[in-house]
Amino acid sequence: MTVEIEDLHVGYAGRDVVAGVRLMAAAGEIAGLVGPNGSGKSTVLRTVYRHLRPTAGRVLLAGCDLRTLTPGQTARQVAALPQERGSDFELTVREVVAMGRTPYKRAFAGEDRADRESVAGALAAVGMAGQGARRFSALSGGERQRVLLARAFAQDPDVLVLDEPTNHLDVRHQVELLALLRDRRRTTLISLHDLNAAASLCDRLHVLHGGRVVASGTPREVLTPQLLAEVFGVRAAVTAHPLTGDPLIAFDHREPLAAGGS
Ligand SMILES: Nc1ncnc2c1ncn2[C@@H]1O[C@H](COP(=O)(O)OP(=O)(O)OP(=O)(O)O)[C@@H](O)[C@H]1O
Repeated sequence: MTVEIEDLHVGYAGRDVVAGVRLMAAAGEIAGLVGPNGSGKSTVLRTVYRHLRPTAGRVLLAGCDLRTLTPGQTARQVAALPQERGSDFELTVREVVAMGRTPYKRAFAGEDRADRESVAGALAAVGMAGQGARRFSALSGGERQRVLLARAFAQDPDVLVLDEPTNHLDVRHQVELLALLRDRRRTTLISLHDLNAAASLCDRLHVLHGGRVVASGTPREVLTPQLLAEVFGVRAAVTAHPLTGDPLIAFDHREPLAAGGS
């Protein structure tokens, strides 16, 4: 399912922080949103999972304006791993993941076999099989992140919207998560701070800066030393990863560039 974002304006308390964003994810494409803190990545993603309403512009799913879909229709098509966390704390891990099945249930209907298989499969996929009885509140940050990802998978969406899903994950679990997203390929919009992870995972990157898209293209096209200097204000060399051939950014961690410098 394609996702098209057309001339999006959206913000908070009457002030647009995203102005004129236009981007597209083709069916099955993994589209990465990268950019400095406050550049508008979460705000764009919140609009796609309908946490925020655009002040202008549109989000189209398979050509259909999101605003014409009911909440139930949206939930069967779009699953999100948001930055804001709900109040799921008294629930068990299994109950949290089972919430992903809600869009497929009639009111008060119990779980059927397909639901149970879907929940078990999603827990296994994130390495949390056998942990379903644990209380969500008793998990570490990384374990919670994986359970919430399992909930998104249990929702069996056409479109995945993931806001910084590698937050809190150790490097092994980061690698597993990226592999999982490649294996279970859906149309995916994902924000990532780790530009090397983004370069390895994403088919296309969209760079946000000040609420606008300032570059779009393949990771190789987009992640140039010049862009990293102009947008992120850091000095970096871009080489090829010796194991994978993906673009590999080596940052100069000793000092930032002077503001606006390159
Ligand atoms: N709930 C909110 N209320 C008011 N302003 C907000 C809210 N959330 C974000 N903003 C503002 O909107 C702008 C864009 O924020 P957003 O969270 O979309 O950026 P981001 O690129 O996801 O940042 P980060 O990398 O820090 O997560 C920022 O100036 C931020 O302060």
